[in-house]
Amino acid sequence: MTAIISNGTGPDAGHHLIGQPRVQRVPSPKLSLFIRKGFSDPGECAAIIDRIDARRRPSTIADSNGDPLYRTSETCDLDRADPVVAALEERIAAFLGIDPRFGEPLQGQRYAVGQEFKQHTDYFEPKGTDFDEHCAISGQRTWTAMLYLNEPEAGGATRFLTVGKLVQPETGKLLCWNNQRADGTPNPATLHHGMKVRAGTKYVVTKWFRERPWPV
Ligand SMILES: O=C(O)CCC(=O)C(=O)O
Ligand SMILES: [Fe+2]
Repeated sequence: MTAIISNGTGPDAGHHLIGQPRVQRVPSPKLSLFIRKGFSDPGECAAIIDRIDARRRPSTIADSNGDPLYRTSETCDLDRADPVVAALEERIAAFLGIDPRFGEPLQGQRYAVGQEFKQHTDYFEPKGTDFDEHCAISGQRTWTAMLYLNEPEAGGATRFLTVGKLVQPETGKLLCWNNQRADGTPNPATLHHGMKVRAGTKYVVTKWFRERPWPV
């Protein structure tokens, strides 16, 4: 199929992804959610984990609801000047058929035992107090790509509450979903929960795409 290089929105959203080998679509009329096992090999995952461990800081959230335990993980902004990071970013964008210019920098997350990211959506709440601050330049978030870098010994699944889908962490497994509906409005059915790690440590990277280019 021909490559559709765009910001990933509009009537063709997801078409490029569906044409890729080994992509599974989670059946739901409410949500465009895709899984690609083995997107990254264990060596690439381990190299990214090393970088997260070197530069992690407490995670933050937009539109805080006042719950200090809402997102208890640690975050790391990965450096695009690092060729390992740049290669992974480019491969994710190509896989989705989205021009890399629309991507936020790749972000790593690390969850120790008991840490989680409670149920939330990745788009910015249009009526939220932080909307303008986050969306003035690059617009709303469109697609999320999330890559599991390892398998914690217990817990740490990602649960999509509206469609009742539980995705288990697996080294190299990529999860992608469209945060928007076909008409461009945010899709509340993308509500998800990064569940508590019960044993071991969980590492993921997240790549968010925007409606307009991200400033470099
Ligand atoms: O760690 C997870 O399973 C989910 C992470 C997540 O939803 C996020 O970083 O926005
Ligand atoms: Fe999320």
